[in-house]
Amino acid sequence: MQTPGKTMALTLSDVTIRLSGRVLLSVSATVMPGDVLTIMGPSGAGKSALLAYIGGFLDPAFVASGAVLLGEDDLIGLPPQQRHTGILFQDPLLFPHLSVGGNIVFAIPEAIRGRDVRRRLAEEALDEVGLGGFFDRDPETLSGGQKARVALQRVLLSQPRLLLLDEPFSKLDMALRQQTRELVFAKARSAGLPTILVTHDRADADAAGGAFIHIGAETQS
Ligand SMILES: Nc1ncnc2c1ncn2[C@@H]1O[C@H](COP(=O)(O)OP(=O)(O)OP(=O)(O)O)[C@@H](O)[C@H]1O
Repeated sequence: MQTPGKTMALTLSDVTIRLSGRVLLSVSATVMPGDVLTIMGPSGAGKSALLAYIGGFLDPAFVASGAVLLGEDDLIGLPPQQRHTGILFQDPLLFPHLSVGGNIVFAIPEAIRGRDVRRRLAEEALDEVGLGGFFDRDPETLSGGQKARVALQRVLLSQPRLLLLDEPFSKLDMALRQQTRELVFAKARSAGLPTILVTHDRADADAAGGAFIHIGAETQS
């Protein structure tokens, strides 16, 4: 499965996030297509807020500035749905009122028409991650690792241009964690998606194999 269209680098240019007048973080970095930038830092350092700024869903309690360039386009100023950001959270957040397959079909862009075509794409995506035959299952009956794989395929089929990962492996046990992160990074690489990973686990950063930023919570303005 490939993301159509040209893949582009993601550049954070002087991205600064403040809360109650205090600078939480200030970051500049470039992530090449298919590379993973890992961000670590203490709890409360603003890591999730940074991803929310990039994705366009930052709580108004924060004040943020700086450019987020995909290629040469600044995403800031675009509404979230036009940023084409794929996001995976700690909790896979599958819709409980839809089947496993329905969760994936839901994310396929409307431009891809035809009920059968959409269903086939979802079935292929499930097959690809060892969940062939799971289309009609209730998401609540899946294990954590299975939910994580459904969430990943759902995000990839939404045709994102970048991936934001907010501790998506932290609830998985060690073996599943390794397996799932290898899958996510391999997918990001093959789709050429610039990816930002927020994690507390140095092993995640090592597995990601890309650049690494440690942000602190000490900076004052
Ligand atoms: N809606 C909000 N209004 C006010 N303060 C908030 C809001 N959301 C988060 N905060 C505060 O902003 C700071 C940064 O939060 P954020 O969730 O980005 O940190 P984090 O680095 O992702 O932490 P963790 O590693 O614990 O997930 C924290 O001090 C948090 O309490």
